[in-house]
This record gives sequence, structure tokens and C-alpha cells, in this order.
Amino acid sequence: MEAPARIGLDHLEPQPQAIVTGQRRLSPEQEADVRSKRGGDIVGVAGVAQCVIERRVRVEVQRDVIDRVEVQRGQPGLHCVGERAPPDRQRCFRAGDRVERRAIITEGDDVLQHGGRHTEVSSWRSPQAGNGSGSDVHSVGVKAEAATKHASSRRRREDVVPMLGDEVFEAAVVGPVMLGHRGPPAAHPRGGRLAARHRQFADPVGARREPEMPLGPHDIFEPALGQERIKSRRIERRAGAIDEAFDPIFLGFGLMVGIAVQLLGPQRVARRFLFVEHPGGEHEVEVDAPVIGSHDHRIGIQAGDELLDRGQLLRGHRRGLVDDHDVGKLDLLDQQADEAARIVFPHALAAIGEEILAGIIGQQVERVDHRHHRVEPRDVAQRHAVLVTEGEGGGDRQGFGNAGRFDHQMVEPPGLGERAHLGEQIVAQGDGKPWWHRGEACGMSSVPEGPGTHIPVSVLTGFLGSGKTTVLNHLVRSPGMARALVVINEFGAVGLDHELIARSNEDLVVEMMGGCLCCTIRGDLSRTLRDAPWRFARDGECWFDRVVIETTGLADPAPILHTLMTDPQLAPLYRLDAVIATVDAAAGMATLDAQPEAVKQAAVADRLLLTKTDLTDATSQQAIRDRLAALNPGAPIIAVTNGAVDPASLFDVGLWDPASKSEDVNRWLAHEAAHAGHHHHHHHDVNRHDAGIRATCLTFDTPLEPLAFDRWLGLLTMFKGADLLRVKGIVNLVGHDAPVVSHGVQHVFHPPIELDRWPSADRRTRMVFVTRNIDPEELRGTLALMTVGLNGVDLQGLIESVTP
Ligand SMILES: Nc1nc2c(ncn2[C@@H]2O[C@H](COP(=O)(O)OP(=O)(O)OP(=O)(O)O)[C@@H](O)[C@H]2O)c(=O)[nH]1
Repeated sequence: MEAPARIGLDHLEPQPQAIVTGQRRLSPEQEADVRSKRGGDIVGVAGVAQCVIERRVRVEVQRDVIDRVEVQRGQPGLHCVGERAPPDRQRCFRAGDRVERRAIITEGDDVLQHGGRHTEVSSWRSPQAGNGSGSDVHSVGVKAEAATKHASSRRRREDVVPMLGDEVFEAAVVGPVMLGHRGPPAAHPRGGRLAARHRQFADPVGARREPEMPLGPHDIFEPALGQERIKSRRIERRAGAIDEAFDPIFLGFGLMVGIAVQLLGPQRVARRFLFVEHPGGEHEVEVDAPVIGSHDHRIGIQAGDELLDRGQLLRGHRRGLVDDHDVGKLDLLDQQADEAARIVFPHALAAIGEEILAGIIGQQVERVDHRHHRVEPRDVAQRHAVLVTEGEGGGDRQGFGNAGRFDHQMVEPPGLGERAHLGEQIVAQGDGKPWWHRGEACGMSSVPEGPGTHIPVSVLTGFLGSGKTTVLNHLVRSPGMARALVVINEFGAVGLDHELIARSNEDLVVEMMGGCLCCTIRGDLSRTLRDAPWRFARDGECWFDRVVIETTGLADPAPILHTLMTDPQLAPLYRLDAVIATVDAAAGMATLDAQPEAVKQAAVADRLLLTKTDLTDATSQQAIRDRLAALNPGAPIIAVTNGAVDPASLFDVGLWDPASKSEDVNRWLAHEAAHAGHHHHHHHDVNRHDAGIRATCLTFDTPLEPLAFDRWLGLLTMFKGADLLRVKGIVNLVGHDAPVVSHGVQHVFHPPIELDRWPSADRRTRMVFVTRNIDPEELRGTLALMTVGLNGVDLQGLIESVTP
């Protein structure tokens, strides 16, 4: 049988999730263009930018032709990798085609099986030509035998895909982020500065000396700026070993989008938004795009309306381009890693991420790469200077005196005559490994080696409402804490504490929500800390020198301590410094009586902070002091009012030592050690917390009537106070420009505090209730009751409940 010039891989087996759908017809001009470049019949085009991509499909686009499609099939996962084929073997698909499980795989290509085994595509089944569509689709048989001859050329793919283990499952973004040009780069000159920038885009700087199209093919999107209701689908956790080479890509999404918009202008960047899955979600989750805001640190997605505000993006992200120290060092990717905004791309979208990043980095780095294409280093410096000068809006070239340094840091593209992709470019900085490789492979200079260099970790615990956040707020303002990484754990899917922590360096706040560190998301703590030195790295240096973990109010500290003390991957990096527990002087006695968690928290502490002493008299203060002293005789008790505490009394108290704690503590820790294996998965340990305790988040889109709100809380405390373990919220009240922060602990509601301004663009009322035996509907019902007769109250709050 004569082998056809092009080969399409049709199905290997039915795989309904793996669908790429072409959506757009070529214009006659484009068709002519493709025809002239590719020759032969044009059947059509399907590419990233035009595709609806569902999970586990990977597509790489070179201009307007798919030249790489990777289909990752279900368990036990099979990656079919079509390597970039020479033009005469590339294939265009029919416009509007529904391209199912079709890859450009040529004879001799290999198929990468799950686990990295390569299998050569070496035989064919009969062609399916003449199927009525005029297409020449052929099935390819896959011979299951190892192919070594292509293994080396595949290595690039494995290296280039950034990965950070299986963290994708913490906050899975399961739909495509798409950016694309709305037109050819120089088509719409707009004003002096931008027009100049466009000229740069129009420069023939691509690896193939073709006009560079950094964000993908020419394409026109219908902008989908957060208006849509988006459905997300769950990515299934793969059983078995993680195939790291094909795991997720982490990107600083804010920066990614921001710079793309900055460079291209908002009207020239088309966007499509994300499908987001809540951590631990078992089912398809519908996410209203506006719900995803820049406040959401888990994913840090820029809301659509913010994207439209180009000025804001420029302000927010300019540093990525113009900071003199940063730009010259080719550590742009590190900076992206530093952005609080980050996103998890499922494996299937890694190629898209690369395309996007190629666009961003392309503008800053690629010109360096051009020395491989006969661009002189001085051109590099000059080009950068011009670009940056424009970005600054002034003539400051001084900051770019070191732009030439780019030149020293580049390596040759990895072969195959291809443009160096993001991965290789970053490899250039290190020791042959991309920076996102795990620590052990990264060779980061500042990762501590000896015991003296371990990063101290403090655990700030304390029962619900006992004043942890207030203390933390005070601490982070102190100079010695400027480089502290703060990890905040909250129960609910809607976190508030990060909004209430006022710190200038927001990059160093990590929020872990949707579960409790001591049980449901315990593994996440380990992963977060493991990856943090690299995630928060600058210039290859770990950027933080201390970690403070604020637990939830119901956290059992024992498993957290156990993780910190025994996780072999954390041991080389961190040391447990101190456990600090806040105890509410007013409610503490009752809490210690009723809540075993509170007892544990106080018992394991190295420092006990007796908060709210301003609310109690000397006698009751003494009573609780006595009780605490009996519980934990070794821990100093420090009275704290409104969080004001001297950091020196809390930190660097020495390696945490269970031997100095009471026998109970050792018993708890021993219990954890014995049961550690049971908590490795993300299942909920129902026994750890009282089954009746749950967190409920209420979100209201429209401002609440102050009177109704007040009545509502009054009613709740009157009838349900004892079971209202904790209430906190940022509340948008009618007639108030800024939000009111409301805190309640059981029967006590603290006087609401009006903030100066909204901490983020999210103006919704968000309230978190941690309750015992209160049905979420009851909460809403009581609000409904209170609003009778009042106008303008929208009760259609999003209701969401999470059982801690
Ligand atoms: N009067 C008084 N109020 C305090 C003091 N410390 C904290 N508060 C108030 O107590 C309420 C709860 O404080 P938070 O710091 O949010 O408590 P938390 O332990 O972080 O609460 P959770 O995160 O829900 O567990 C807030 O309204 C604080 O303003 C204090 O020393 N005196």
C-alpha cells in the first residue's frame, strides 16, 4: 500500500471527552495564503484559537495550521503525540470540522504512553479516504513497542511542560484561557506610542523570519468578558503515578493577560474565560464568571471588566516590563511566579499556555533569541530599551543599561530547528532544568541546606473568633515581618481573611480555602510549603524568610504539627518555630468547656495570647489564666489587646519541642503519627469535627439594607447565639461607600468596622457563618423574615455551604 503524504490519526478508541471543534471558516484571503504556503488541497483549519477544547486534548498551533495535537486518553492514560511535521506533511482540517481525536501523526512518530514510555507509530490500518467529506483521514495503528530512535527528539516536550506535581487538583481550571489577536499586528495603528509598539510587533522577528504572531493565529473572537455563565467540568484525578512531564502548567495569569493587553491594547486582545472548579468539587460546577474576581487568590483571575480597564492593568502589571532591576535579568518568569495571581492549567491546556507565554515572553525575550537568527546583541538591548521606554511613557533608558545581559543568559534553542519555547528559554537560567521543576532538581541557590538555615514556621491557632487575624494583622505590619509568607486557612469557599489582612506585599499571602488544614486539605499544606520557595522566588532566591500559618478556628493543631515535623519533603526546608494560640479572655472559659479543639490549641502552644482582655474584669481574667496555666504550664501567657503584641515575644523561640509539652500533647501527636496514613487523601475526616458544625457562605450581589441587616444579626444572636460559633463578613450596606466588616462570636457581635475603601474590586456582601446545627436555609430564612417591609433588599444571595 502506498503511504499517503499526510496522515491523520483518527480514533484509537472512543474518547468522548477529547474533542476539538473548529469553529471558523477561513476567509478567501487566508485560504489563498495557506494554499500558497502549504500547497495542495486545503481541507480547512482548526487551531487553538478557534477550538473549543475539552479536557485532555492538547493542540499546538503554528500560525494557522495545527501541527501538533496531543490526545490524552483516559486511564491508564495514553498520550498520542504528533510531532511537528514538515509543511508538506501538515494537514489542514475542514473549516467547521468537528475534529475528534485527530492528530497529525506521521509514520515514525511515537506515541507517548502514560508514564513516559514511547511507542512508535509504525503501522497503519486501511485509509478511510472517501468518507464523503473529501478528507483523507487515515487510521493509524499503534504498535506497542518502545521506540528509542525518537526519544531524544521528544525530550524537549517533556522538559518544556511546566509542572508542579498534582496541584492542579486544588483549584482546577478546566476550560481554556484563550488570548488571540483580533487582527494582524500592524493593522490598527493607534496613537504615537502604541503605533510604535505595533511596529515592533510587525517586525519580522520570528524564528522563521516570518512576521511574528505571538499569541497564536490570526483570529477573531467574540469577546466573552465575564458575561457568560460558564460550566466547568471536573478533571479526574488520575490513578497511579503522576506523569510529571505532562502535568499542569502554572502561570501568573494576571501578568499573562495583563502584559498581553498592555502590549497589544485591549481591543486587540480577545479573551475567553475560564472554567473553574472549586477545590474538592465532585461534580460539574457552574461558575458565574463575575464571581471570579481578582480578589480570588486561589486563581487570581482578572475579572473581565478589569481587563477592559487598560489603565488598571498597566498600573498593576507594568513592573513586569519596566522595573529596571527585573527586566535585565531574564527572571520574568520568576516574577510571574511571584504574582499572587496564578492559575493552574490542566495538562491539556499546557500547549495553550505556552503559546500565550510565548507571546509575552516573546516580546521581552525573543529578540534575544534572535541572535540565533542573525540579530546582534546590541539590537537586543536597543529593542528592549525602545519597548520599555514606551511602556514607561518617558525616555528613561537608564534602567535598561543591563538589557544586554539577556544575551549572556540564553542558550541555543534545543534543536529541531524550532524556535526556543518558553521552557528552553528558562532552562537557560538554571542548570538545565526549568525553574518550575521541583526543588530537588532546581538547584536554587538559596534553598537551605543545614539546620541553621531552615525557614522557621509559626502556627497561629486559636478558636473561632479568638483574635488570630487581629494579631496577624498587627504582626505583618512590623518591619521584621516584611518577608514573612503568610498562609491563611479558611473553611469556606469564600475567604475573607485575606481581605482583612492589610499588607503591602500581597504576593506573600497564600490562602488555602475550602477545607481545614488539619483534615480535608492537609496534603495541600505540605504541597504549598514544598513549592513555596520556588513559587515565591526572585532571582533564584527564596523570597521569604519566615512562614506564619493561620489555622482555622476549629483546627486540630496536632495533625498540622505532625505534618510540619515529619513530612520528609518539608524537613530540609523548614523548622517548626512556635505554636501561638489566641484565647479569648471573654468567651474562652465557655469555649474551653465546650470545644475540645480549643483545649488542644491551647495545650500545644508555645505562647498563649490572651485576647480581648479589655472586655473582661480582672477576676475572670485570672480564672482563665489559671485554667490555661494548668493546661499548658510551660507557655507564657501574654495579654493582648486588639492584636498588639511584640513579635520578638512570639518568634524564634526555638525548635518546637513536644517534650516540653504536657503528656496530652504527646499523646495527640503520637496518635497522629499512628494514623497519619489515613489522612493522605482529600477525604473528609468526619470524626475530627463535630458533625453538626458547618461553614456557610452567603453572598449578596446587591447592597443590604442596614436596618434589615442589623435586625437579622440581632435575631440570630438572640435565638441561635450559642450555635453561632463564628460570623464574619464584608458587608455592602445601602448608603455606604465602603464596606462594613462584621464580626461575631457566639452571642457577641463586635462593633462593625467601616473600612476606608473596598479591599478589592469585589463589592458583594460576603458572609461566612460557622455554625453548629444550623441549616443554611435557616440563615437565609431569618434574613428573609427581617426584610419584610423593607425595600431594596435582594435575597437572591448565592448560597454555598461547606462542612468543615
Ligand atoms: N475588644 C476587642 N476585640 C478584639 C480583640 N481582638 C480581636 N477582637 C475582635 O474580635 C473579632 C474576631 O477577631 P479575629 O481576629 O477576626 O478572630 P479570628 O480568630 O481570626 O477569627 P476566625 O478567623 O474566624 O477564627 C473581631 O471583631 C476583632 O476586632 C481585642 O483584644 N479586644
